[in-house]
Amino acid sequence: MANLSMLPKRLDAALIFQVVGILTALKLLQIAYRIYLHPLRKIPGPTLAKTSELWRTSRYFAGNWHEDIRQLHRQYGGVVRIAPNEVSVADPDLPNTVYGITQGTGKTKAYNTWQAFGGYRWIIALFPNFSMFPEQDKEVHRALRARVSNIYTIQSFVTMEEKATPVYQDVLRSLDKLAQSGAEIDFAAWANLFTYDIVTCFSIGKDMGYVRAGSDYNGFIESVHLAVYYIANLTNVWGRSNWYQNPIVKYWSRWFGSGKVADATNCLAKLSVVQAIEARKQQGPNPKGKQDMLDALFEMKSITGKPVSPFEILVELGNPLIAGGDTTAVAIAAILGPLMLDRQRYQRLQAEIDSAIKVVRSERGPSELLSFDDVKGLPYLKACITEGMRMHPSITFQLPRKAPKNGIALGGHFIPGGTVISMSTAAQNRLKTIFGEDADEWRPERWLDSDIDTLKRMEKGLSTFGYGTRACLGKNLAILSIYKLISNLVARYELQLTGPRDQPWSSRAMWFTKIEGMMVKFQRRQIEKEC
Ligand code: HEM
Repeated sequence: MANLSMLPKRLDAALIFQVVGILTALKLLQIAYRIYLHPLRKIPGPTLAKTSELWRTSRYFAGNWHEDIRQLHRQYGGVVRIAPNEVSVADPDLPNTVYGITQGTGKTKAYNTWQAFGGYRWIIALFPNFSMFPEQDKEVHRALRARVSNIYTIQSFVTMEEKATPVYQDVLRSLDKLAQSGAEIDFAAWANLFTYDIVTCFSIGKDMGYVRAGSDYNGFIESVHLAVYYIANLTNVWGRSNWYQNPIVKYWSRWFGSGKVADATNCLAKLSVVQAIEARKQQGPNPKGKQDMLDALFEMKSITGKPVSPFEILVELGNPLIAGGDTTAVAIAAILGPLMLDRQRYQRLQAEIDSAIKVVRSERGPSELLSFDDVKGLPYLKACITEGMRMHPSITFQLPRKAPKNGIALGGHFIPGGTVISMSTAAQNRLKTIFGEDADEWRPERWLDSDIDTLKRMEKGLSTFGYGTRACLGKNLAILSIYKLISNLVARYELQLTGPRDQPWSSRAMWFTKIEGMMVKFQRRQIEKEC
């Protein structure tokens, strides 16, 4: 044991002052360098953002990034310095220049926050795993994406659609009850119950009964929200998600708190996903073919050439289960919200869906549920869906890429190689240079009445699902679920917002930008009762 008498009796105050003084001087020098000498010094942006990552991190934690980033671009223009080595860009050419296939830009280390153990190499070396979303090696990513791409096609999801029928039946039963009782619900929260039932159905073959229960009864959805909140907000902090995913925090959370944070670090356990994989392995190949993503994932090959392990399947299932639920729920609320505020457009959509119902009934007889195939070609439905997601895209935190070695010219600025370039879909989707002078207005007709060149520009510029090789892999599942739910709801019910009309709901950015407090009443439509 150390001899305590050997420790200094008192700390030398002068030495402490000297050390603190030197560290402060170095920090001030670094700040001065970042403001006056850094290669990005001429790029406009808030002064604090130029000095430290902490500025952006604090804005992320504050939960208003979707508004902050739009305001920053309004104030400073298309290229804004949001951190010492990062510029946010809102520019119609981004799909070619930064997110394009051939540009040599790639995802940055910031994505490691989504990796086990914050992606630190020495830890990953001990526990190797490949996860598509944060992967920065282009070849590895290409191989990871290629081996599952056949599972994510629209045809593949249409084949699995039947499996989700019980969820839609639960939806109609529970909303009919609400319509009868005249009770109001927080629709955005309800949409979350629906989408989590859908993603569990498509991925592991059974819904979790959230819609039936009318609540997040096992706390899984809350766990995902907590996990995403910490993981995404710690993106640019030294140590990344390890600040939250570590045994001390888990211990503290269980002993001194509700244990919710500890649960969130291991949220998939609440769905018994490991057990589902094990049970399916025991059953062997499904004689009916691939009925859900889990069936299909067993046919996947490991990129190392070894047989695919249950752990790899678990990682792959994390994509729909973590990336699919909230993003799709936010989209559903963002599409229906403005429609509920505009009776004329709501009725126009109803009329379009009613004519589809007539065709369906003449071909198939009375049928409770419209399928994706029944409604996928409806132009006004498509316009309302695209416009809702344009105005309020689900993911609004920055999507960072590393500038190519030789740098890149963007919006009149030269961005040196190695700089982090990022965009927020929240700012990009409101660009007047893409969507016209009324870009801040919700106007579904822009997708129907624009000339061909404008339409092409808007379709190319729309960033809701990201761009290029790293664009959303699950878009087809999201689209199928959204078309089907929106059309069936609008056909069957009059949805009415019951909150104050000037501020009917709020939103909170936590990577995906959650909509909150959208209070809605349901009323069965007469036309449906007659059929
Ligand atoms: C409306 C719903 C959705 C929206 C708006 C959305 C949006 C996005 C965006 C913007 C990206 C690009 C992120 C980046 O560049 O870092 C992305 C990637 C991704 N999304 Fe989605 N997403 C949605 C639903 C889904 C669903 C349902 C799934 C799974 C079934 C999914 C799985 C993924 C995956 C795996 C990636 C990473 C792709 C890669 O790196 O190659 N998403 N999503």
